[in-house]
Parts: sequence; structure tokens; C-alpha cells
Amino acid sequence: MDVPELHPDLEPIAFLLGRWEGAGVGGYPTIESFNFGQEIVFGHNGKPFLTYTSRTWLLNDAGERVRELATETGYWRQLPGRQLEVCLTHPTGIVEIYVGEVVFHKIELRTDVVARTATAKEYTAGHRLYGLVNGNLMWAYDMGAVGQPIQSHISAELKKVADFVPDAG
Ligand code: HEM
Repeated sequence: MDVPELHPDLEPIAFLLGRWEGAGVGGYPTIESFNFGQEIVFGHNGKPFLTYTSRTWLLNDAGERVRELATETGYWRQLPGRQLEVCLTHPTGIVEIYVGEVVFHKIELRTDVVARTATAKEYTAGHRLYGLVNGNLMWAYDMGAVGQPIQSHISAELKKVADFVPDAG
């Protein structure tokens, strides 16, 4: 199959496309802080959304992968203009719908709806910032969970390692 043309509505978030690799730090009042490695893939198939997957690994002090941590997958739906809708699924029994906007190379998203399975941990709200800084993708994530007010859980910086990915497999 030919490489699909990018849907024109996706132009504002086209800078996300590709495979990104990097590392970050995580923490929360209820857990020990940790270092992690991350891979994010944004792809497209010609329709007005990006496919998205993120995988993470716990890193030891030497920067080696110890074990898998969080993964999430979903779709970033660009509306005409600056508005975005993002649907994400987590293997921890959580599904989130974010709404937000892109302004130049900065994206801000807030949860509109969160749903949890009966056995998922208590999680109520998420706030994400993504930005392109000197060609790197920086992102920061605040959450409200396990009785705590919304506050920082994750921040990371990733470098682009591949430009085009047909979809986020
Ligand atoms: C890069 C992304 C993320 C990484 C690397 C990460 C990593 C971790 C780690 C290592 C823990 C502590 C141990 C554990 O419970 O496994 C944790 C706890 C937790 N995370 Fe994340 N997480 C990420 C994203 C998220 C997201 C997107 C959510 C919500 C949708 C979330 C919700 C939680 C909750 C509810 C806890 C439990 C806190 C507690 O029980 O005290 N995390 N995370």
C-alpha cells in the first residue's frame, strides 16, 4: 500500500509524528520516585487522527532496563483548528478521554471523562503538557489518584529516532 498523505487537519500536530525514545522521572506522595525509559510512537493512516502508543521501563542507576512499567495506547483526534480530543486505554483498567488544544508546538490536555474497571486503582483526573523544545519532545503529567489532589506523577524528555511511522504498531 502507498504511504498515505497526512490528513490536512493534522498539520498542527504533525510535529508529533514518528518514533521517540528517551527517559524521565516519576513519583507521587504514595510511592517511591523512580527513573524510567520511554518509547512513544505516533503514526497515521491518512485519516484525521494520530495513532499513539507509549511503552515504559523501570531504569536502574546504570540506566539499564529492569522491567516493564506503564503502557498506554489510543488515538489523538485533531479537530479543524486547534482543538484536540484524545482517547487513551491503560492495561490497569483505566480509560481516559482528554480534551485540549495545540498552540504552535505546545499541547495541553485535561481529562474530560475517566472510566475505571471495578478493580482499577482510584484515579480521577489527568493533566498533560507536551512541547517540542530544541527538537525534543518534553512532556509532563499530573494526576489525581488514590485520594491525592492532582499533582505531578511523570515528566520525560524524548528524542526523535524515526520520522514516519505508517501507524503506531
Ligand atoms: C510514563 C507513564 C507512567 C509511568 C512510567 C508510571 C509508573 C508508575 C509506577 C512505577 C508506579 C508505582 C508502582 C506501581 O503501582 O506500579 C505508579 C503508580 C501509579 N500510577 Fe503510574 N505511571 C505512568 C502513568 C500513569 C498514568 C497515565 C496513570 C493514570 C491513568 C497512572 C496511574 C497510577 C496510579 C493510580 C498509581 C498508584 C499510586 C498508588 O497506589 O499509590 N500512571 N505509576
